[in-house]
Amino acid sequence: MNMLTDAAIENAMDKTPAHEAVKMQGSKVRVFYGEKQALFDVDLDIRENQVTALIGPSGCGKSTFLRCLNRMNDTIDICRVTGDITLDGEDIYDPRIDVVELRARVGMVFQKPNPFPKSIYENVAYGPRIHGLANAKSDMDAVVERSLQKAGLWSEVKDRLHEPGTGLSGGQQQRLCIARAIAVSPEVILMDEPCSALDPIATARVEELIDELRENYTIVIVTHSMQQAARVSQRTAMFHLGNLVEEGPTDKMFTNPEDKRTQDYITGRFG
Ligand SMILES: Nc1ncnc2c1ncn2[C@@H]1O[C@H](COP(=O)(O)OP(=O)(O)OP(=O)(O)O)[C@@H](O)[C@H]1O
Repeated sequence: MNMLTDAAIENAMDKTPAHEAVKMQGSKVRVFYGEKQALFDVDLDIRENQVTALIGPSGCGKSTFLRCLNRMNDTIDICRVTGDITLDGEDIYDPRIDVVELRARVGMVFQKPNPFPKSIYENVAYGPRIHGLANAKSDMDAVVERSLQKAGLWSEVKDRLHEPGTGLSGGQQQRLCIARAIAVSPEVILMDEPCSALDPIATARVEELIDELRENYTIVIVTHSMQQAARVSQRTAMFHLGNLVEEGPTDKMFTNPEDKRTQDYITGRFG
């Protein structure tokens, strides 16, 4: 069921880039929900302008780790994070960090498309407005157009910008959410199973988009689909029971993993 096609592996192998600057770094990251520990001393580098896929069986801590990267876990009362996480070398858990600003730099796209109950235009304009990034109407129009262009949605919505975002198809809504994330010029985009609610055609469109976006952004994606990890990512990190089992170039992880748990997972023996 999780077997990879040769084409998917070849595709991953073609895309391993030479440049390896570290954008975000997690060291000894532990996460607790009340008494229960969900992550154990995770050390993981997120490389700039690459797509890093987080994989592993359900409940292994992928989403928990993803949420650490923009402090979304702060919104969960019982959640406690220890260890260090940096963005461009700066500690994102430093009390002096403005979390709203951090989340503009490290944006997030969720599993289920969640446009605001507003127009397509307003969905994209909301972030730049609250961050004061575009004040004049013409500037805002330009930001909205550019963001929708980058999300590959402009041609489909340019004549209906003032219609509700919730009236779009699921795949279009997810690209609208990506446009909304892009509109505040993030450096990193976190995606938590962004295609799980989409049909295969909409999934393919979002996967193509992810590949285009990595030119300008660093992307971390949680996925249950091994094929998707192989198609879109350059690096893959395998989690199991709250531990990072191994991390490496996606082609190596799928053809020659070091850990038996990775081997078992990618060949569909568990998970
Ligand atoms: N808000 C929460 N409160 C309490 N426990 C939580 C919470 N969120 C996650 N957990 C627990 O932390 C562990 C890791 O969960 P997490 O959602 O990060 O795993 P995951 O690998 O993303 O799973 P899935 O693939 O099913 O989404 C699980 O045992 C889960 O039950």
